[in-house]
Amino acid sequence: MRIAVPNKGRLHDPSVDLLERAGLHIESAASRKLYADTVDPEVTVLFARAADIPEYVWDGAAAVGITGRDQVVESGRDLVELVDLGFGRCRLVLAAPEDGAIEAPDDLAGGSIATEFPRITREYLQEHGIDADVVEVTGATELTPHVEMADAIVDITSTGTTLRMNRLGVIDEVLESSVRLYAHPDYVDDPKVTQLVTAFESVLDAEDKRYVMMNVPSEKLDAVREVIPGLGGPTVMDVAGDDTVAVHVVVDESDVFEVVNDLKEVGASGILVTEIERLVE
Ligand SMILES: Nc1ncnc2c1ncn2[C@@H]1O[C@H](COP(=O)(O)OP(=O)(O)OP(=O)(O)O)[C@@H](O)[C@H]1O
Ligand SMILES: O=P(O)(O)OC[C@H]1O[C@H](OP(=O)(O)OP(=O)(O)O)[C@H](O)[C@@H]1O
Ligand SMILES: [Mg+2]
Repeated sequence: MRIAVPNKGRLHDPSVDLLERAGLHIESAASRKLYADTVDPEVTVLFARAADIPEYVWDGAAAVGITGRDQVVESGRDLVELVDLGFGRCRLVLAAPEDGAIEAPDDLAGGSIATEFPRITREYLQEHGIDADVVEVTGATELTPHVEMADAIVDITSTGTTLRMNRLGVIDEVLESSVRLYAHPDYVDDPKVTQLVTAFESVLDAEDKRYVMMNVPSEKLDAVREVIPGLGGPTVMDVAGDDTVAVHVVVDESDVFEVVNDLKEVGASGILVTEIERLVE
């Protein structure tokens, strides 16, 4: 099975990192290489531009691909979304110069919009019944209203810094995006694809969990059980030659501070908190 992964740009590193954490170590990937093997002999990584990945998957060159939802919607390809991988969160917005004539989408009638996302922009205009020209650019979209190339833009924003720097204000939100795992419809039920989905989900599930280990005097075990909101209850092990048990439990990261304090108070000691790489339920 081939999996298409962004070859550069901001999505490359987090995508490779996720594959690593999922246990699919990439082997012998020299930079600028188009293919790489993984520890699984049946899985090959194919590196491509984020914008081209929907096409690679649609063509069947890769069974699945990792890319932004914005790219998949723009491609018009009917790929199947399998897992939201949670990074690359951004919004595609309609924006126009602050203090300019465009204050609402309808003000664009007869005007023009510059964008790297012509298909999404045309669909947006059609849905809103606005007749405006779409000017296709391949970058630095935020500049175009200031050189009279367009009246407004449809572009990506996340922190809002680029829009602010270019004195552009958001008129409307067009689309929300994040990076997701997409499959060709024919590969959705492929056993390897299912394994990959499970592996990714296990990494994402583990991200906000911590593994807590501690020693507990046997007579305090009931009190300890009461303060841990355990995932299916704690694992309790006898410590040889001692009236102490070792207790292991998975706890939500957001509860760790409170739980550790409570555990200490009811008599646990040697409390150890560690991250979890994967959690397969
Ligand atoms: N500022 C941002 N914040 C969050 N996600 C973003 C941002 N900009 C882009 N993305 C996401 O990343 C995807 C690819 O954008 P990126 O700019 O990294 O790729 P690229 O344009 O191929 O690379 P480069 O800009 O280096 O040429 C976008 O389609 C979008 O899903
Ligand atoms: O809201 P912000 O946090 O400022 O992010 C938005 C900017 O990020 C992206 O550009 P990128 O950095 O990828 O540069 P590029 O135009 O060269 O692709 C996008 O095209 C916006 O310009
Ligand atoms: Mg970019």
